[in-house]
Amino acid sequence: MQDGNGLDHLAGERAMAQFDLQAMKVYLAGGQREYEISTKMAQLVANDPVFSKEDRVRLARKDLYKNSLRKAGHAWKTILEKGLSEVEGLKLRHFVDEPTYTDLHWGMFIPAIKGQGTEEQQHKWLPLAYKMAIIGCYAQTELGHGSNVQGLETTATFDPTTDEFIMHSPTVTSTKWWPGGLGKASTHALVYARLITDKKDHGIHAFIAPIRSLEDHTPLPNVTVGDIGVKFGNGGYNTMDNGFLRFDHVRIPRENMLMRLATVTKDGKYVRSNKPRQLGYGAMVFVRQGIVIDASIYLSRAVTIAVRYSAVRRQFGNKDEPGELQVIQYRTQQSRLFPLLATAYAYRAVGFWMKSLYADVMKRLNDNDFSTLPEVHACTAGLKSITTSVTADGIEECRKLCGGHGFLCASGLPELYAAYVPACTYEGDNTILLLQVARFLLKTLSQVSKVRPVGTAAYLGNIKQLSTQNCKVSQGHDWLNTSVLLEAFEARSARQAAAVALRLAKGSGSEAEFQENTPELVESARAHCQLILVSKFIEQLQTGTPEGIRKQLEVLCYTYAFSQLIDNAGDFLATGYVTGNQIALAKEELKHMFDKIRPNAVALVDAFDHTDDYLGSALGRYDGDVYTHLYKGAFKESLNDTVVVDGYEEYLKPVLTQNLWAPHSKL
Ligand SMILES: CCCCCCCCCCCCCCCCCCCC(=O)SCCNC(=O)CCNC(=O)[C@H](O)C(C)(C)COP(=O)(O)OP(=O)(O)OC[C@H]1O[C@@H](n2cnc3c(N)ncnc32)[C@H](O)[C@@H]1OP(=O)(O)O
Ligand SMILES: Cc1cc2nc3c(=O)[nH]c(=O)nc-3n(C[C@H](O)[C@H](O)[C@H](O)COP(=O)(O)OP(=O)(O)OC[C@H]3O[C@@H](n4cnc5c(N)ncnc54)[C@H](O)[C@@H]3O)c2cc1C
Repeated sequence: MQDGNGLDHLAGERAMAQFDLQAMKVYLAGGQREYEISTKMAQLVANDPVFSKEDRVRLARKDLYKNSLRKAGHAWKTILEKGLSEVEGLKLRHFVDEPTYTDLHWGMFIPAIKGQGTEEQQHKWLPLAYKMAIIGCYAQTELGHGSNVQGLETTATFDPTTDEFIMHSPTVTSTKWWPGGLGKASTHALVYARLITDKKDHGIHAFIAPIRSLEDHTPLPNVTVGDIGVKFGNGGYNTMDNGFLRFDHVRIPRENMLMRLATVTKDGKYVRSNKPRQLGYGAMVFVRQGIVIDASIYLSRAVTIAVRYSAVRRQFGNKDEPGELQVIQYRTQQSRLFPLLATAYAYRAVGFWMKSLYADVMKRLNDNDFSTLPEVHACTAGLKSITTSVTADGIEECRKLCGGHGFLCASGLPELYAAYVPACTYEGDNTILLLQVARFLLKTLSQVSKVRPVGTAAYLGNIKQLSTQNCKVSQGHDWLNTSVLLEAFEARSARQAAAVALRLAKGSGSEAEFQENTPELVESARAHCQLILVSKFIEQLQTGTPEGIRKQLEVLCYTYAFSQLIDNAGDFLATGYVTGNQIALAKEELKHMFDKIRPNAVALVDAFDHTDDYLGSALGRYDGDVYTHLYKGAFKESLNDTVVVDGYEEYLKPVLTQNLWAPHSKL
């Protein structure tokens, strides 16, 4: 992967690496097989001109969307023609690298049918969905309500005389608003609506509603549907047709209500199953767990660009060394960049763990064991929240780390940010999700004397010890002990949770008091999630990491933990567990970690194995030939299509030649 001159501007950096790069690539891919599939799919996409990302930020919305339809169709054709497996298909979609309607079809419509449909319903709908003879979306959010799912207004009223539901949008605020794929592509929507039988409101249930003709794709009678409009940034999420939808007394068969959790009989009787109704939120849990790995991928892209560019870019110098210094040599650059590099590694490790957590809960649910559901919900909600917030901010930080050139679309960073930042909102607003974690912590603490907490909340079982013993670090290297670090994160989280729980327990238990304490509740939820992230990174590291990469991973793990400790020093200090001096010692240790990362930095981002095609960045090119490609890139700008700009005759020439304003000018 070298430039036209055959030069690798980063060769010197790569020569410094002190770990087994290939082993790291395999580790980050999740195994040898995954690595091979990933490499194959990356090449397949990069070599296919239909998947080109060139010019995406310059296209008008209509062209952008049409091109995205073309790519999605071509991806599906490729999958079928080449007989790709599910894992290969998912990887192919990953490298095509743009949000599109198929994400919601495969990522939410199908999982929701699997989770909430009876066997009979699965037999009816899944074969159609698997061969994409129908295209589905997930229509939950409305104009008036998103977070508050119980507040949705769309109604599904049962009519026993015809054995049908009447789907209706009674108010403007009941209009479905935001569902991806709904705007222009979907033929069916999984609609969340209030179920009404015999004038009784049974709350929110899921229904499959046909919305477009399978003959000519026109909206069905009394269905009003379309795209909600242009979104933030160029390219970005604008390849997706987020849509609106209204029903005017649209009739659908009774069997179109997903009936695994509750049934409506032919004569209109409502029967609940004995399964928890939260299973109705299963598709959200599924997507949230996948978002953690995604966060690692997005952050690692931004970090790859910023690290490579920081190694190429030179500014100033000092009298001890000839020439200018690479900006990656500056401590301030390192202290902003290396923690993000470590975070991308941390999220990868935690993402692998999340997959196993999700697999475990699915197995239990199949055996009617619902005991771990609250913990899994808290974990997926909390980690989705933290990782997306940090990643979105991290991409923006990487843009700033690239100085002026980071602001150009040619850096790849503006579009990356625009595509990623809605992850802080979709699949649950990040504050709302942290409040869910806080509620879980309060409940766990309230029962701690009777029920021993398990899993990620197990440490709360040691609340007494964690509340009384303080940190014993007296020298910098005392911090280089994972048990010491873990205990610090546990004590801080336990103390923060206990403090707010105690305050609430002393009060009247009113909702107003709960609201008053929500900032502290959110902070305690964040502390709990940071503990999970640190502890799972350590755990992953200690379970079978190959020798050739273990040292580097340890350095990254300490870097991650120390930077979390320092960034949240206020919280750690306020709990009284650590002293200011202990924080200062951790700061020194962090600098030592930066020294260890520095010679490996470029190789550590190479290990993510992002191809130039996937990165789409002149600054993050593998060969580091930044300036040639920034310069060449300027000639692709449409303003440069003509040497003399369109508009010269009408608007520039009069200014230059007629001196229109000069007589009145005071200058
Ligand atoms: C070419 C082909 C190639 C193939 C391509 C394949 C591509 C596949 C890629 C897949 C990627 C998918 C990408 C998708 C992109 C995402 C798009 C975005 C989609 C959306 O945004 S969908 C809409 C999401 N909406 C939300 O998240 C709303 C947020 N609100 C909520 O989650 C809940 O309403 C809330 C806030 C939790 C409700 O709180 P509350 O009022 O308390 O609610 P309840 O009374 O209903 O619940 C009380 C009780 O239940 C517990 N609870 C809540 N949620 C859950 C849950 N999810 N699981 C388990 N338990 C839950 C809650 O804690 C309470 O418990 P108690 O013990 O306290 O009673
Ligand atoms: C790109 C994108 C794609 C999407 N795709 C889909 C989709 O496919 N299907 C679908 O159904 N939906 C989709 N959505 C909708 C998305 O799920 C919701 O926007 C999201 O759940 C947030 O809900 P909201 O918009 O109602 O925010 P709100 O709840 O109105 O939030 C506004 C502000 O109020 C705060 N807030 C609200 N309630 C509280 C409270 N109780 N306590 C403290 N603070 C509070 C929030 O933190 C936030 O700061 C998508 C959204 C986006 C941006």
